[in-house]
Amino acid sequence: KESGAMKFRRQHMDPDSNPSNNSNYCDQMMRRRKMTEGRCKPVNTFVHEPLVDVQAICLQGNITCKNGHSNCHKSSSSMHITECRLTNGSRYPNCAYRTSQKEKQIIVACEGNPYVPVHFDASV
Ligand SMILES: Nc1ncnc2c1ncn2[C@@H]1O[C@H](C(=O)NS(=O)(=O)C[C@H]2[C@@H](O)[C@H](n3ccc(=O)[nH]c3=O)O[C@@H]2CO)[C@@H](O)[C@H]1O
Repeated sequence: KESGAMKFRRQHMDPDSNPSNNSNYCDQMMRRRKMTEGRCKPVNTFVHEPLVDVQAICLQGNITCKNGHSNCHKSSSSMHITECRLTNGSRYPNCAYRTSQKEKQIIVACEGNPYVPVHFDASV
């Protein structure tokens, strides 16, 4: 069974690539990381930073998550991310995404022992 930490890494970590606005990046990655099975996941962010730097976000102060829980944490600095957003014309199983490169602070929820990211809440 996939743990929350493993799911976070599968869905949101891509430290080794800098998509340099490769317009196919999201189409390829959303499929490769299995977020287009059964339905097209509407929004997904990939983080292009070392895993240890994203794990370190959990050491930041607690803030409130979108779901009201207080186990969220915001990165102290901006991070290189790629936002994938489903296009209006997209029809399952052909999930078509817009690829947007950004540098923003990210907010993640952390859980467990070790206390690591299990959910991507937002970028700000
Ligand atoms: N506090 C918590 N503590 C612990 N766990 C918590 C907590 N909260 C949720 N989970 C769990 O996480 C799981 C999960 O998949 N939540 S999810 O909201 O659908 C994820 C969003 C995110 O993947 C994506 N998105 C969104 C915006 C953006 O900029 N970038 C971007 O990528 O869209 C998704 C939908 O918004 C679920 O099992 C839920 O129980």
